[in-house]
Amino acid sequence: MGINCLRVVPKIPPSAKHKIIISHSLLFTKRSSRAIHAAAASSSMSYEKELAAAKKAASLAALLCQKVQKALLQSDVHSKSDKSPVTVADYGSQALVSLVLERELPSESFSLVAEEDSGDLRGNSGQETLQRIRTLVNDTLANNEYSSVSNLTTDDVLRAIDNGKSEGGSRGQHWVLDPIDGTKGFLRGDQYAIALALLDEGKVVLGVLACPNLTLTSISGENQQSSQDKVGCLFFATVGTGTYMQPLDGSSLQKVNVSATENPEEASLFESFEAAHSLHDLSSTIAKKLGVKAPPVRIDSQAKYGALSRGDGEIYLRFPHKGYREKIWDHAAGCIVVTEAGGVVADAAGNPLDFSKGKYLDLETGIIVTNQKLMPLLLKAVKESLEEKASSL
Ligand SMILES: Nc1ncnc2c1ncn2[C@@H]1O[C@H](COP(=O)(O)O)[C@@H](OP(=O)(O)O)[C@H]1O
Ligand SMILES: [Mg+2]
Ligand SMILES: [Mg+2]
Ligand SMILES: [Mg+2]
Repeated sequence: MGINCLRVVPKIPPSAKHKIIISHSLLFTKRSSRAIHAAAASSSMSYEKELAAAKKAASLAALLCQKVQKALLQSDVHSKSDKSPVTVADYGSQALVSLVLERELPSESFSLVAEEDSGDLRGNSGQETLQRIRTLVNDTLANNEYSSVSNLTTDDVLRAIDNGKSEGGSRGQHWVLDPIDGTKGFLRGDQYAIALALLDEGKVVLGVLACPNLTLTSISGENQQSSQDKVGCLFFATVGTGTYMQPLDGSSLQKVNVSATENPEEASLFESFEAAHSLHDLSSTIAKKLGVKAPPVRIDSQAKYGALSRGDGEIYLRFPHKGYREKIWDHAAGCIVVTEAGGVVADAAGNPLDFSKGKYLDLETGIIVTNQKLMPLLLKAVKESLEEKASSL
């Protein structure tokens, strides 16, 4: 499939970017959350207060990220030892989520498994960046209901970031955070997500995905994206209660479901924008076997899971290059958002993902996501494609 026939979710036009306003009311409104809270209360373990805290934390982090993305300067980009870009927003988002969760759930024993750590900020070369993160975090807190805790020192910020050092595992509760998933998309002005999940005894029981640049309307093929489209989606799910989406400004709430499409020819397929993150050729082979007609939609971050949960597309394929180990924070929130919306998330052998083994997902070859009807066909196409690939080596 030629590169020119790919559909790529467009950059957010400047006019739309400036319309990204999250009202104060989002973070603290009770109005629109009543329905989900009522639904959640009927399940055996409701996670009601954890969900409210997670939504506040992710929404506040989204505000911080939007501020940075608007003013993105080259000097905001740093290189971690693994050479992936990390920005003041990644650190700021992680510090904010950590602080809000601790404050909102004070009596709980607190464990957070998060992507970033403060190592690079502690030396002399990190001091300027650290000050910028501190200012960002304090400003974001001061402009919201946390003005009483908006005088954080750099040590407070470092401590909040390093709260994320937990290893997770199969016992007790652990929060799992990707403070900015899709950092490369974030730097390009494209899609990214703040992805927060809760593990309880090794299972994902709650997930929140804030997708500040995702349009509220579908990104599916029939819909022409325009600069007038409102952006900023918050997806959330708790186990047994379904998946909901609301605008990041909190103005409405809607239950979402994955697509009911049974015919693979009508399916739309999502994959990473970055070819380094997933084997596009392999996806293309699988799509051909299935008879998928539409070109793949390349989009950064767990926004793919969010878009799939509301039926914008039917299939998400992720086949990392050899040797790459998937981390739990790249999939935990997205996984429950899709499964509670009626979808299936599996490895290439059809096994469910196991989040109980610490920071890494031990899995077979890749991650595949679709609805229940299409999964058997998809698994068959994946198996055949992988066998062909192996025999051609
Ligand atoms: N070589 C690689 N193969 C697969 N995934 C990779 C990768 N290098 C980085 N990633 C992960 O891919 C994530 C982004 O996924 P996507 O391609 O769907 O946008 C990154 O999350 P971060 O941006 O949080 O670091 C990172 O964890
Ligand atoms: Mg990263
Ligand atoms: Mg990530
Ligand atoms: Mg990240």
